[in-house]
Amino acid sequence: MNRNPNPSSCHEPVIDLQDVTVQYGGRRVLNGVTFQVRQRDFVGLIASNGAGKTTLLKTIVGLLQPASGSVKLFGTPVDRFKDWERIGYVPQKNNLNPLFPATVREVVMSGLYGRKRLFRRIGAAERRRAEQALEALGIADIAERRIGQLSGGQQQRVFLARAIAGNPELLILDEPTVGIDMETQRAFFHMLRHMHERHRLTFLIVSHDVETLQAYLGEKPVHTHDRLRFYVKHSHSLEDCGEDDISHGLLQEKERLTVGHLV
Ligand SMILES: Nc1ncnc2c1ncn2[C@@H]1O[C@H](COP(=O)(O)OP(=O)(O)OP(=O)(O)O)[C@@H](O)[C@H]1O
Repeated sequence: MNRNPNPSSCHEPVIDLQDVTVQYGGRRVLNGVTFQVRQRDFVGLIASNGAGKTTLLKTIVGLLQPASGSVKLFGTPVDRFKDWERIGYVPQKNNLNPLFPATVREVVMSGLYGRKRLFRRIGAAERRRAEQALEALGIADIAERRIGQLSGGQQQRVFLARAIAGNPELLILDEPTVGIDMETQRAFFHMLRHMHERHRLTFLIVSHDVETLQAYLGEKPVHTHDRLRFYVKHSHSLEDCGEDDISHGLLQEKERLTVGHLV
């Protein structure tokens, strides 16, 4: 799917994949993928096991190098891209050493430090966002516990909160709700929808939760490539680029995001 970017619009390409081929050793896993994610798209990527979803995400964030083709982030080739604070990436599994000493709050707060911001003081608004992220993911009450001692599902919530606290423009999530209970999954997806509809966030999500994704993104994929199916919803019509609804708190509807207790 190639769409014509209009530079003055709010629909510029955020991820631009052109003819991307990726292989492990000599084994080709992705074969000439061409796809664009534009600003304010919510893209759900669905495919069967082993189809290359995780491989695609890793290639997009520069962890894997394609054998051929080009990957651009916000218009810059990924190997030259430096604005990583614009992107939140939550990988499929965070294999955490149980002895990892940081607390939940510290991990979530670490999402506030982009590379460029490392030596800057964190402001009140940023702290508030981190606290909101803790609450939205239902982990405020375990904020002082060591993350290494939590269950897999609890840890996953912490990494999601961390990504959100960083206030990224693009969130890339690889099966974000695996291991998380149904109630929290629903609340989490509700939050993503809110962030998509009311803020400027762009999403690329890999999920096996076909039902939830299709309920929001529609029954039909807008693009297929081999076994990969891309479902897309755009939050604004082209005429609405002037509209900007980011003045209110990131997670203002958190009362609707109430999730069960964890401890
Ligand atoms: N590091 C690796 N070395 C070699 N082969 C790999 C590596 N990682 C993945 N693969 C292979 O590449 C293919 C695609 O794997 P990938 O993890 O991208 O699929 P996926 O669509 O994310 O699958 P799942 O739904 O099971 O998470 C699989 O056949 C897998 O065995």
